[in-house]
Amino acid sequence: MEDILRISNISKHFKTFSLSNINISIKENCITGFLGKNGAGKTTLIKIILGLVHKDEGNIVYFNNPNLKKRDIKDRIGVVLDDGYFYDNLTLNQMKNLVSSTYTNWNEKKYKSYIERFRLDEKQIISSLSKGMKMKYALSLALSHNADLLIMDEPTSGLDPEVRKELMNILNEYIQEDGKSVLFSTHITSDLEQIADEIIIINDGKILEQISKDELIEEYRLIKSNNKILEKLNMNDLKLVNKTNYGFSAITDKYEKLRKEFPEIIVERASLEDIFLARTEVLENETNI
Ligand SMILES: Nc1ncnc2c1ncn2[C@@H]1O[C@H](COP(=O)(O)OP(=O)(O)OP(=O)(O)O)[C@@H](O)[C@H]1O
Repeated sequence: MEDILRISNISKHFKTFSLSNINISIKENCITGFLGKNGAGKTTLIKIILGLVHKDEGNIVYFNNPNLKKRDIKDRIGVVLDDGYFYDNLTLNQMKNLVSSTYTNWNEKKYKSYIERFRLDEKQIISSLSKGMKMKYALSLALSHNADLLIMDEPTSGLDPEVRKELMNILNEYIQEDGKSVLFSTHITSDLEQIADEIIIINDGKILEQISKDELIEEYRLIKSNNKILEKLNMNDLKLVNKTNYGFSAITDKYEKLRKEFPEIIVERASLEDIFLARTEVLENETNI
């Protein structure tokens, strides 16, 4: 599988926040989930990829071609940003005319099919769109110029489950076509759990890991048992311990060892959310030392 984007040693320093030495890659025909808490640096890195924020150091190779011109890069990336980049007082049609003129391969037929599918009214003023409609409109534009990489920054935040499901279906359709990839930033893990092939976790401006989703899910388990068992366990083996009067639950990557030592422990699949929290909890504990 080819890298559609290769990011090497990227750093960016703001007064109170730094992105440090970022090394990641986005693979072809892959949905990559970019996961991080509020303020972790997701939007900053996405804006660096899009050339909207200047990096201090590092290098990005787009579409496996270090000599690609800015114009070609722009043509091949579809963008859905959460803060929007639309003129609020224009109609959908007027804004589309502005956007479409900036792309070489604008596909009006495709755009119309998305507008129809999303039941959007082209005469409507952008400022009167709901959050979900705005995302659908942004997606219609992003998918109508033959882009090979779709970059979405927090596309699902504030959307109801039905719209989120619709988005997941569209991303699944998009990725079926050869050579297409998606980078999808969010702190809503349930969306990624369904759809992502690869997960990148960012924490406090540093990449914690890039790993296949299935591998990450396989690494951890949720364990449950009574508090007498908990007393016998090594707390270093456990993350996100939740103790009540009746028993405890915890996340662990030592589940095989624990299962052998304490066969009465219940071992279940861990959710991506718990794993994400456990992974970032480890880091916070380490930085507190
Ligand atoms: N232009 C800027 N000048 C100074 N600091 C900035 C600037 N842009 C972003 N930051 C800081 O960088 C940090 C990371 O912000 P960023 O928006 O990248 O995080 P995020 O992971 O996208 O968060 P969220 O999930 O809340 O959107 C924040 O502390 C933010 O205040």
